[in-house]
Amino acid sequence: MAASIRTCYRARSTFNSVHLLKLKLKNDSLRCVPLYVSSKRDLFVASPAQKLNVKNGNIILPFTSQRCTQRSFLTSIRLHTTQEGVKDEAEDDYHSIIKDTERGKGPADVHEFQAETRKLLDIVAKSLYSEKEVFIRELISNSSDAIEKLRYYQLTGAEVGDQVGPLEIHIATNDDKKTFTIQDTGVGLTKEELIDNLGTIARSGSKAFLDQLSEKASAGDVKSNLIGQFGVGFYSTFMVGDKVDVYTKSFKPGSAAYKWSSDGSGKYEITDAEGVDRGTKIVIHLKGDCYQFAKEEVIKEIVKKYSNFVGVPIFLNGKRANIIQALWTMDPKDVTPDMHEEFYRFIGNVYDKPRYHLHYKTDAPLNIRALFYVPEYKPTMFDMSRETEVGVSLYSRKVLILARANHVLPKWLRFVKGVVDSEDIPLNLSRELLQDSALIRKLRQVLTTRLLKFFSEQAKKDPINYMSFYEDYGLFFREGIVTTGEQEVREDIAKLLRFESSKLEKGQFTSLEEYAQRMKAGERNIYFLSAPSRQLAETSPYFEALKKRDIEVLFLYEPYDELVLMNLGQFDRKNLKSIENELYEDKENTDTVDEKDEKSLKQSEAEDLKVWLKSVLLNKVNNIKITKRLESHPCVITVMEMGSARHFLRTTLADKSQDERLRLLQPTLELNPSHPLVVKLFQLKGSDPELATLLAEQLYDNAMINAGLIDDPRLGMSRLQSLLERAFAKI
Ligand SMILES: Nc1ncnc2c1ncn2[C@@H]1O[C@H](COP(=O)(O)OP(=O)(O)OP(=O)(O)O)[C@@H](O)[C@H]1O
Repeated sequence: MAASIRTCYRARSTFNSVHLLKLKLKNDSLRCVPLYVSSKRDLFVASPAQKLNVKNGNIILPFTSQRCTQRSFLTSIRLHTTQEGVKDEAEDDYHSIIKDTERGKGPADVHEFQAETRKLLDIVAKSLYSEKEVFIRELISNSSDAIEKLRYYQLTGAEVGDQVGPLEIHIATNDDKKTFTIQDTGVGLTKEELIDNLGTIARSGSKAFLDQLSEKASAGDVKSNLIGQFGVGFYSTFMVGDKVDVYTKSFKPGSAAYKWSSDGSGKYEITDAEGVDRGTKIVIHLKGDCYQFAKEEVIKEIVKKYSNFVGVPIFLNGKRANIIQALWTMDPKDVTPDMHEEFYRFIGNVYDKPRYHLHYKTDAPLNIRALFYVPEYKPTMFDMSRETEVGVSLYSRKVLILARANHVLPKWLRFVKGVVDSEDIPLNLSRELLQDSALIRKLRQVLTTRLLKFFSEQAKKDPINYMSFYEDYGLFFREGIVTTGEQEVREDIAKLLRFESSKLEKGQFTSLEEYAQRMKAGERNIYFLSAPSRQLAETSPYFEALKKRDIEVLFLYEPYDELVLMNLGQFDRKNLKSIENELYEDKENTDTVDEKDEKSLKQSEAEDLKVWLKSVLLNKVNNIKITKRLESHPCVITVMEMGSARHFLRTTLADKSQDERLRLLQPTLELNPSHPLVVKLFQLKGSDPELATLLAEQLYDNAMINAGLIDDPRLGMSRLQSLLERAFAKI
């Protein structure tokens, strides 16, 4: 869709250098908002059409650029629809360079294909490969290369012979003659180049194909698959054609034109030609079972599939066929938010907006042009699944190599959508090679590092926005940490994690890096505590036990966070340590009472109580100790590697009996000898052993619940009831 401009003139000037331009449109097809306006030299000089006043086929445009008053500027104004960057040709505007003027003349020069090429052609021609359409991708890619080369020569000041038309690729289908034609205005070929390039195999893909063939059994299906994997370039035309004519004229000044022709058997012929423009035209006379490639609708879909982002305009039967610009190759400052939005929707096949975009261009260590988006929407269960493919497509020189290229980013970054284009990637890289290629590994490493840096920058730039992203997508970071091998990368991902902390207000979040910066000199551990909520974390006996030491503790409210930090082990050469483990390993815990504390049991009483408790709790505890670290809590359970133990209980030990679980856990019960309940317990064990037993068991259960080692407290309900009954009976 496009709108044409009939006239364009300056409506009036206003204050503040705002100029109003009035565009009179040729048709009233302007309902296709949003629109962009551009001039030949400056792309996108005005904002989307929502702000434009469209009335009776006129648009009034506000411009702040002084240049817009110049006449040359006015005549160069163009309208674009947002998604497409389409010029202002009306839909029925026909533009084609394909004519029927080319003819061979004079005697034919017959050549034999090189032996290897013959072998290749023989296989290709007989191939049953089902996705024959790849020949279109190969031809478009060749044409696009030829045009890119010419553009390069023009830019570097080389002498270019015939200056024909714009740099374009044209495709024509002829359903009557059953032909497929592709023509470009690129560098073309000299006679020597025709012989060298179309008679022998220079192409890496074709070579690899042949190498693989000699290694593998020559079963038909193996061949077919290999064609798909490697792509056989120009020769793929013989999968669909029983005769191929190439008309070509090199860009080199004074070059003659030639016709190259072959039926794909052992020979090809070259004749002089006339009526040929600079560039190359290839006419494929289709085989009987490939007539579908003479149909416009079929080709349109294929071009869309493989070449929508080819930087060169592609026309199919006179109509523009690749409508999306290769945004990633543009200068980032020329790409407006609306263009990003449209592009994101197109590639992501979604309808929301991107919340972040990263436009990344580099030439070292690899050539990369990448455009990444993070969706605005919350990930669904489907997105979370590791079965979901990565949302990034891989291009080489704007030609699609693989949509949803799984190895270009690590699996955990599958929520990122976008495009990666690298000239260093050979066009024919197969899926299998993609997996093991050192090049792809390098690409993945560079891109991962860049994305991590980008997320870190976003966190600093706009923490509120980042937190909302983190809440939606943070789970992927945790997955990244546990599924990544290199500790350095794991720590880079960990920089993106956020937690509440004992040193910060509720609702304030901190990173591991910030925690490390606040650490006192000599301190080697970053402490954390897993608890369902802040309140439970702050009132936890473990937190209380370490409170006196005034250490900062990160609060982890999601059970998997604890596993992630345990798995990470270290951050910035500091140990990540659960405070439960710290407590378990605490050497200062001497198993003695504070003799000066009048409220406390005496050492001998405490020892007495320990013996009695052991007889009551039997193998529910492995050890009973006295602790001076608790204040408000009567007791606490410590277990070696509490976090792992909890996880173990929920998974491997889930169906084991309680006895078996406890035997494996080997819990230690630490008693607070100053706590009124513990003092009371000591007294009761003599005066009312039955009530004392109930109390002891309840205290034990409470400690286990606090430790997260008993998930369902309802199991202890009936005991709690009898305990209350007995306690109240005493009143
Ligand atoms: N449209 C074209 N214009 C100019 N030269 C072409 C064109 N098509 C093919 N050629 C020449 O023919 C050669 C062989 O093409 P083919 O598709 O078999 O392999 P290739 O494109 O070189 O392979 P690769 O993509 O792996 O580099 C090209 O390298 C190029 O020199």
